[in-house]
Amino acid sequence: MTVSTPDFTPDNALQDHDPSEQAVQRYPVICIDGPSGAGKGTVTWRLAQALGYQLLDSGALYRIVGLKAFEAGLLGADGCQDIDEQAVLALTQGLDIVFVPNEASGRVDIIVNGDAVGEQVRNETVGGYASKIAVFPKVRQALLTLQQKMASRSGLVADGRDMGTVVFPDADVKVFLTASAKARAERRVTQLLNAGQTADFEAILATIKARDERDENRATAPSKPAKDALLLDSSCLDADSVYAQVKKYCQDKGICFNN
Ligand SMILES: Nc1ncnc2c1ncn2[C@@H]1O[C@H](COP(=O)(O)OP(=O)(O)OP(=O)(O)O)[C@@H](O)[C@H]1O
Ligand SMILES: Nc1ccn([C@@H]2O[C@H](COP(=O)(O)O)[C@@H](O)[C@H]2O)c(=O)n1
Repeated sequence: MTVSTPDFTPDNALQDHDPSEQAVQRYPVICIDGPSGAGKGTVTWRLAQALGYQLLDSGALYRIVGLKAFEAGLLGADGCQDIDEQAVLALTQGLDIVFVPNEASGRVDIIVNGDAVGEQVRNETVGGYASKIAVFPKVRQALLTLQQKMASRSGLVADGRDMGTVVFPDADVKVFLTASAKARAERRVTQLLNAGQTADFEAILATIKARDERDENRATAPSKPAKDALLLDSSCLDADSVYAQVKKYCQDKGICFNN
């Protein structure tokens, strides 16, 4: 499996950096972990843009594997059959993933084995597939090295569940962004209605809670704050306030912003 992402770095010199020099040249890493809908993607995008860092949307990796496993029939027609870990691993190893920052959506567009993956990958159903395959240690291991390599080209802002605990334990900044399940479900409803789709609050709330339960209680790399993470509850904060608080925390940790 390979993954690549163009970064926001204005100076291409950093992109030509040889990963074998990593021991002498270390770039800053900022981890934004937390549950679905907490606002991680929103703050991660703004930080990466402001700092000219690369962006790692690790949830997208798990979503792609979940979607491809479903399409290959590995999850059953309703996404609920017993899953063959080895088959998901083999599928994962065959993926070539490119992330392309999309200014309009404020997220990365995803190209898998040369084909653009549509917005479908972002829906709650695929989020559910992702959390089912995310329990497998071999799949997580296959994604681990790949994610770590992304910190070898420039500064990195990484969004996920285990960025601060497992993938980048020595990160310069770790934030665990939460919000109540109700606030997160309300955000999803707003997001869907704004996109001209229908939304059932109770159904969305139930799906969010089921995903939280699976992500927080799996044996390997469960979703939890790193011991040295800033805990930030965004239930009553708008996106600008979250960004301002995270930016200030990054500055306190020695990260320099030019704007
Ligand atoms: N602080 C906030 N207050 C209200 N809405 C927010 C806030 N932060 C983000 N949002 C909105 O909530 C929705 C979910 O945000 P976002 O995609 O950033 O969350 P996420 O944690 O990355 O979710 P996921 O893990 O499922 O990708 C988006 O529509 C976003 O615009
Ligand atoms: N570091 C990560 C990131 C994600 N997952 C799993 O993928 C699901 C989808 O993630 P989103 O951030 O895109 O919502 C998530 O529910 C996790 O099961 C993970 O395990 N580790």
